[in-house]
Amino acid sequence: MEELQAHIQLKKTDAVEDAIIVGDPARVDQVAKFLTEFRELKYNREFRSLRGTYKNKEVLVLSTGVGAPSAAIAIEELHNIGVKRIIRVGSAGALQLGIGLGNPIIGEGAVRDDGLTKMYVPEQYPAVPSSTLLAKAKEIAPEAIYGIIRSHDGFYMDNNEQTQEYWSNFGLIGEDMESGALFTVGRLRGIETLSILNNVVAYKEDLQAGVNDLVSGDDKVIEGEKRTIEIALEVLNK
Ligand SMILES: O=P(O)(O)O[C@H]1O[C@H](CO)[C@@H](O)[C@H]1O
Ligand SMILES: O=c1cc[nH]c(=O)[nH]1
Repeated sequence: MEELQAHIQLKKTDAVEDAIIVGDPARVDQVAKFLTEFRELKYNREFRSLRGTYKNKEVLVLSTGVGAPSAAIAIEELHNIGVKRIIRVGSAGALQLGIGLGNPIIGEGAVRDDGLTKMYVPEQYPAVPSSTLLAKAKEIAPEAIYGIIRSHDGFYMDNNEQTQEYWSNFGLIGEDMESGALFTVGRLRGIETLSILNNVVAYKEDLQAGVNDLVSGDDKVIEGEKRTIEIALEVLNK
């Protein structure tokens, strides 16, 4: 019998070339709303998967939980079963004033402010998405905010405000916790990657309140989530 990947519990025959990863297992349902003929695959730990069709193209959807370590596990195991392109549809906090709630933030590169990717490759190695997928996103979503993002490990740090201001001053546009790992591990494994993030926290606003807006269904944030899903699916179809 074909071997199952230890965490995502999927095998080669479950895979298609294109995958969307999300942090929250509940977001898998939001992606499914755009798909036809979808079927649930597995739900093990934070890794919930389904496979469905968007405009005649099959796509695998998988949640990865919070943070770089579980995202990297998912990326490695997707690679093992033959996935070639991975787009993250996540949430983020803005690092510049004027980026509204629900605005899509698309990373042109990520500051690797996480612990895990340093164990893969030295810090000087850049975390960059696929230039091909990025160019497609720019055609499909010219309204999105493009720039460098920061991926970090610590949601509740005492010095969050200072750290955000520090990176904001270098022109970074937003932050999440998994894009750096996706770009780095994806590049090392020969996978094309992209990260499309929904802004849930305006710059200088309360971090917890913003994430709660996503959970409780704030209109702008929910519309932003839909738009990020749509952009990802269109990029994979283009
Ligand atoms: O909404 P997701 O995709 O989980 O992304 C963001 O939300 C989580 C923190 O609340 C982190 O995983 C961060 O990267
Ligand atoms: O501000 C935020 C919001 C979501 N995720 C983050 O990492 N930061």
